[in-house]
Amino acid sequence: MDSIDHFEELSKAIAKTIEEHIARSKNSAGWPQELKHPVLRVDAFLEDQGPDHDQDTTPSRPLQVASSTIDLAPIFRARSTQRATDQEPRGETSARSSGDESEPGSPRRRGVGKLRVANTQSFEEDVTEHQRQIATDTRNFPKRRKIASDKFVFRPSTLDKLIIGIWEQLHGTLDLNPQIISEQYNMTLPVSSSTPVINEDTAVEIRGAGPALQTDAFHRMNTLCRKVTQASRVCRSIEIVVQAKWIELFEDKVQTSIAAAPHISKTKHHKQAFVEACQDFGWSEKELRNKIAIWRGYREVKDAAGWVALVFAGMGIYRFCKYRVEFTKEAMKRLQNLRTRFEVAADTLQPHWRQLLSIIGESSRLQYAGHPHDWVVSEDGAQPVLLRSTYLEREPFFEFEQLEESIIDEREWRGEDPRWVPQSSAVVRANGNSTYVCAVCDQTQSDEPALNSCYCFPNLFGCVKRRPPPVQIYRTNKGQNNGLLALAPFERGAGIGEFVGLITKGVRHVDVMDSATATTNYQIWQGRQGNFTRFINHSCKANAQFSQFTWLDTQHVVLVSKGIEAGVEISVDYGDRYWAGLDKSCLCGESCCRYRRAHR
Ligand SMILES: C[S@@+](CC[C@H](N)C(=O)[O-])C[C@H]1O[C@@H](n2cnc3c(N)ncnc32)[C@H](O)[C@@H]1O
Repeated sequence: MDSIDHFEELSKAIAKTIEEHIARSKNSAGWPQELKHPVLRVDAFLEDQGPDHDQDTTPSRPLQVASSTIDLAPIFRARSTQRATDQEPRGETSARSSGDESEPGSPRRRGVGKLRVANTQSFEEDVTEHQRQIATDTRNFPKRRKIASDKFVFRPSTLDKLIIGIWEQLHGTLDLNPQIISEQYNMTLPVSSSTPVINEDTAVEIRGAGPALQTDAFHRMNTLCRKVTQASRVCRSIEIVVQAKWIELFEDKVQTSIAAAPHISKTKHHKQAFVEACQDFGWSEKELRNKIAIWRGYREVKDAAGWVALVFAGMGIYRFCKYRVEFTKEAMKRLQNLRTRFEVAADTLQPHWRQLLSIIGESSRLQYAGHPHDWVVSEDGAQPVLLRSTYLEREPFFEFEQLEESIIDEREWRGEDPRWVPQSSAVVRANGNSTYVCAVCDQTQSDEPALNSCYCFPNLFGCVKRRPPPVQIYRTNKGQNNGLLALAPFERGAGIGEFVGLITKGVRHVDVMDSATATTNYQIWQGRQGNFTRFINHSCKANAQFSQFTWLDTQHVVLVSKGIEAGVEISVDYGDRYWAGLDKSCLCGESCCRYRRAHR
């Protein structure tokens, strides 16, 4: 408590003295005037210089004793107004001064964060210090909102629904490992084959029992329910696969008998095989005919999008095949183009899935190993390629390690995490009486499910096990090399993922994320390590943004959707600071593009 008070007192005293000094001093002419919101950051450290500071000894770790950010904007503004009044002939407005975005005579536009609309002047400025530095959006997160029903709303077709359903199953938590079925069998029958896991008597007993026993029963039931659900999903996948395979064998059989007896009509051969099947199934002809109509659909989907589509289609495929409204050439072409993309996701996220195919004698060998984002796919169905290979031409030694969480650059931060943002409640917490409070929703944050009440980004923070979101790295056709595709829709305000990489500082002239707490500037560099957020391109009409979010007193940068449809590229606005003075032209292709070279 004491040390925090001292820290704050000293910080305040230093800030006050410096502020007074700058206000008094007339000598700020050499300071850069192009800063949009100048602040002076002062950090004070206490350290041991040792008896002989010339000697090459390892210094002891410095202790930070004060930190303050002094807002220079009012002083700069006052001085530039003064200068403008001194220099401008009477009658001209100061709105023309450098850095002002408004047209002469128009009201001043108040920019917010990096999303300020730049005029060509500010784009041309050479601020090489900041080139290629992406910043977070300082505005609030995009808010979830309902779409007004009287307006035109995009309604997914049954094909869209089928495809989205497959992507969601692929990225979902259901494990399609056939072993689950045998595990389930062992689990329900160990005591005696007639004893159910929970019978009515036990349930009554448990209701009267203490909380510990009840919790145990609840936990067991959760596990049982999960396993049964998974087992039945596995069975459903096997069912569809087997039915599609049956159609293949049925048609083979008809062809073989036609070849053996060509003098008999094709219809007759067909009928013979059909009747034989009815006998084996024990079904009426009508029953089998109705079923075959749907099974044929499964087989056509399999021919286009592969077995993978059947395994992960879930319930949606039944509807798709029953009504057959979208069994068009275009639809089948679309499915064909998705085949290898589905396989990349399935092999990397659910590597057991091919074992299901052994039941119909298909190969169960995986084709795509590693992390789902180690692969770059194409929208035109071309063979996926390894991520590394897409950079070798420009960077022969390119390597990229997929990270779950950011790592701290020890050389720069010596064991500190610059993202630490102690709240005032941290003081009380030190006494063991307080909790972490979310700055956005004001609710308690905790990794313990029972204690957590903050659901700002429920898929990213808390007790959840993060899973790769439904996105793929793909080859763009606009000349930006790779980009990121949304496979399923992301509603406005949803967190897609965290921008993770190496937490460092001092990186210049390469793409890097600039971020800062109230006291410390830091950078997140994804040059060699990171996650899928590394592959997000800029668009002047972005459908996502990077925002800061604090979880358990540590700042994170989160990719937040502004409302993204399935199948579109995910983009963010890198901002003026990134593009200023950069010898590159924006290829976003939007009519509102602000950084196209032809504009200059
Ligand atoms: C963070 S990376 C994005 C992924 C990148 N396209 C790749 O293949 O690695 C940023 C780089 O992508 C390219 N880029 C992104 N958006 C762009 C745009 N709108 N126009 C031109 N190049 C862009 C630039 O080369 C930029 O340095």
